[in-house]
Amino acid sequence: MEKHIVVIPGDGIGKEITTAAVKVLKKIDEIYHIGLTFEYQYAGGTAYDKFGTPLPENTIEAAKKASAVLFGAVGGTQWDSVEPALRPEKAVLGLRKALGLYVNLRPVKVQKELCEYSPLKPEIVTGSDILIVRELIGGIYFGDKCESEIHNGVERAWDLENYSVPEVERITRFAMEAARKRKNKVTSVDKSNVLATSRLWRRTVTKIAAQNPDILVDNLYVDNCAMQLAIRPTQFDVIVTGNLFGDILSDEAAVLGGSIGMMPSASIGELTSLYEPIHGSAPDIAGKGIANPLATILSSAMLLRYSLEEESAACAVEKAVDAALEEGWRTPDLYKDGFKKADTNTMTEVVLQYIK
Ligand SMILES: NC(=O)c1ccc[n+]([C@@H]2O[C@H](COP(=O)([O-])OP(=O)(O)OC[C@H]3O[C@@H](n4cnc5c(N)ncnc54)[C@H](O)[C@@H]3O)[C@@H](O)[C@H]2O)c1
Ligand SMILES: CC(C)[C@H](C(=O)O)[C@@H](O)C(=O)O
Ligand SMILES: [Mg+2]
Repeated sequence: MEKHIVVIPGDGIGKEITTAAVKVLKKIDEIYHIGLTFEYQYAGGTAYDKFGTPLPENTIEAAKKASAVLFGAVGGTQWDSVEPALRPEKAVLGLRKALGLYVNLRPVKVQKELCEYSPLKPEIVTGSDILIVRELIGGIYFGDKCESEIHNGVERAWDLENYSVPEVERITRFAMEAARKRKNKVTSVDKSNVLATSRLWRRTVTKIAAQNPDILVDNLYVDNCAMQLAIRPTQFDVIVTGNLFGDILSDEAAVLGGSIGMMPSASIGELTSLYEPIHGSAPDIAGKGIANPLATILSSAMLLRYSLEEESAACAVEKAVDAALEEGWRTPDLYKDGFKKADTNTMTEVVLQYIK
């Protein structure tokens, strides 16, 4: 049966990194005969320049029909002055909402070869293996907002956060199931000492925890969690949190392994799912051919695992990435003396060679 992948390169390094991941998927298809087909769609600033909108209807329709979506990244300084509703980032948010991608899985596993690149000492970071389960279509990202109004004679702006019990219940249940396949521990992260939404979050998590007595559940305030990630990352198994906290904590956790260019993600929905690196369009290195493609290649492994249920193929991609690192290949974000320097293309070719 045909498995149709909609590829959305986006902006900046998006084209370079999705090209790399598609090469990997094509090689996998030659070996595993999955029957992959590919279709390209526009989103982000590139779509805005071409069609006047960052998220064309065609892109949404194609994504809805796809077996899975592979997404690069969007955004760039050239679109900073575009009106907020048409900013490139609206494409990511719009797609997440349109596809109902309520769970964002951001695994942080520090490869042993990369421990020495971590900003943390090897003895602190070694053994870190965290799954961040981020709620993706609620919270302050999607609440009412006001870009500008005059209040008591001064200009102000506001964003409202709201979470409903069913929204928290479904993400918490997902986190429990994920923990059951790992080390049976869930840390829920909130700011319930200050925020009403966080108090509802914590009450709801506590209720779901009582229904899952085999899972050890604890709670942390987000400020403490940010600190704990830096001082004892190995204490975490699954972290479940809201949209904004998950965004921030996942960038922090990503550098445990030395570079944000290594961290994949899966955004899971009921219709289809979307796979993208957690980093952005990296305008500072776009077009230079030096972006680390591994986060996107590892996102394609998650696509094989979660959307296509091709576990062996997913493992083959992950093993090939490990092998490339073990052999000493490094893109500039991770390069040090004594290693083999690879640009985006070279790193991709090396990974392709190791796919079995
Ligand atoms: N999902 C997305 O599309 C997404 C995610 C995050 C940020 N953004 C957007 O991307 C643009 C740039 O944002 P930013 O600079 O804050 O974050 P960024 O993640 O794009 O870049 C942060 C730093 O990490 C480096 N980096 C990122 N990915 C890399 C890779 N694969 N290889 C090597 N180095 C890499 C960049 O060069 C930069 O120095 C903004 O417009 C932002 O809104 C988009
Ligand atoms: C680009 C932006 C809308 C997005 C987010 O904030 O969710 C990004 O930072 C991410 O982490 O995927
Ligand atoms: Mg982010």
